Amino acid sequence: MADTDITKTTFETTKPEKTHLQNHFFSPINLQTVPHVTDYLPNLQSFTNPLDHNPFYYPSDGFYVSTSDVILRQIVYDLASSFPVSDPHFAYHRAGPRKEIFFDPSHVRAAIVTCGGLCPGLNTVIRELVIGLWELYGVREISGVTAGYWGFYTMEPKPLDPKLVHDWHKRGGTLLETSRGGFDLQKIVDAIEDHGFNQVYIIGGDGTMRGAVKIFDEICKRKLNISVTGIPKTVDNDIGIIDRSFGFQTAVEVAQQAINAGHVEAESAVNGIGLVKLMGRSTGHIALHATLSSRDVDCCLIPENDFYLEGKGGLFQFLEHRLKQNGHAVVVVAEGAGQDLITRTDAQKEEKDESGNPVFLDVGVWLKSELKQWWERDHKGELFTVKYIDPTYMIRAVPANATDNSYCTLLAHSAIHGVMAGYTGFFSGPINGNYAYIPLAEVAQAKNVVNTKDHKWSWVRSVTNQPDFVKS
Ligand SMILES: Nc1ncnc2c1ncn2[C@@H]1O[C@H](COP(=O)(O)OP(=O)(O)O)[C@@H](O)[C@H]1O
Ligand SMILES: O=P(O)(O)OC[C@H]1O[C@](O)(COP(=O)(O)O)[C@@H](O)[C@@H]1O
Ligand SMILES: [Mg+2]
Repeated sequence: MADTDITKTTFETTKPEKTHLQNHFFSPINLQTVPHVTDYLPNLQSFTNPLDHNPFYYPSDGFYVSTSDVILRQIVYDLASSFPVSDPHFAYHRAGPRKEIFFDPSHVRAAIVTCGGLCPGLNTVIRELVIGLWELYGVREISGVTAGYWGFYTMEPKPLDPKLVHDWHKRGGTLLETSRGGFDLQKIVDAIEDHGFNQVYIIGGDGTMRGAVKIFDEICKRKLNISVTGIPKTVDNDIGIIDRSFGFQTAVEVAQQAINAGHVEAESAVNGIGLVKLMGRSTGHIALHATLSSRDVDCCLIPENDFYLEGKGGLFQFLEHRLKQNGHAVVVVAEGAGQDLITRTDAQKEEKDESGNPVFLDVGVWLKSELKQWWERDHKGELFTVKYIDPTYMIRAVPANATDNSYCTLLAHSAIHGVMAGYTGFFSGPINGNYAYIPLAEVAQAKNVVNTKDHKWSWVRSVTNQPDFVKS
């Protein structure tokens, strides 16, 4: 029996008396239900979890997670407020092993695929999926799909086993290869059927998850006994709901080296500017966190906060002041920042990559040229240097650091436990530090952008003292 009785959308917590301040806590909880293969195949047989007999994971009390075990999304409340706070009471099923599973391990044929751009930790997730399926559940048929969605219908899958993947966590990139574009729904689902895959682990970012929702919908439509799960990958940290995506911290760490180099170059010149461009197509999380960790940055430019160059409160005025004060300055710019300021043709404005993502002009090259023109115009004859550092791919093409490596393991194990329990169309990720199962459809819509009204952005501004770029 699937444990669907508890997964109804709302349930009331009971408490006889409510004080004014307690009102929020005893109103309905919106439990975000996770689809289950028995939703459309009600007669599926269930099995006892083989972890019952695992010598290393002997299930103690509380080892198995039940469906009433949930994680709240909103954990910060104003007890003095009588108004509902935004996003109140959303709850998600906690990730972890279930007592009852819906796949016989000896009949599992698992497929793993990586899609979109690189991210530190991709190989760790693949490795831990293979080893977790093999060691925890005794699955023996595990395949790697080559080069993203396109590979489903063009390439023969590669058999994977623990011996093959044992040192993959030490390597950057994805040994399965990846790609953008190539999403052909019917061909992908046909290929999944033809290969006999009944568990599909899709590692990717926001674009990949939108594709995964369509694959899941098509599998439901065809009533196939196949579970589909998504594992969040994006170096930009632009996926919503979860605390952060794997590889992000590693990327921020590597970005420090570029900022240090920019700082050294700037300090060693008269009126020196170190300009560092960091990844972040439509979100500035990497630039923001790299700025906060470095403390050598004088100005951080992100897509969420428009800026301007000339006049009062503009970048040039600010840098002029900093150069006078310190003799040098460091500017960090996210690749998606300032795109509206760069002159480009209509054709350039429309340009998209194979996945439909906008293609940007190089904000670093543009800014370097603007800075030089400004200095030449306003300070002719005075020494001035801009050293532009573009570590773009260097920050994502590295192996994961220790924190990201263990995060990848927990993500992989969460995904495996959920899939073995028969959940499908879901995504695993940490919410407030606890791993949860989130419906794929919900996560595919949720975007994580930098909130320039919150404390973190104020912190950046207090560290750098940069202008707010609001024209008065
Ligand atoms: N709306 C969509 N529907 C179906 N597939 C999509 C969609 N958006 C992107 N994809 C596919 O997902 C894969 C990865 O998307 P991409 O945007 O490149 O990277 P990411 O998943 O890291 O954001 C590509 O193969 C792309 O074709
Ligand atoms: O690999 P490409 O196509 O050059 O992509 C570069 C883009 O990939 C990213 O690193 C990550 O993007 P995704 O997470 O969407 O794959 C962006 O920061 C950057 O704009
Ligand atoms: Mg993306």
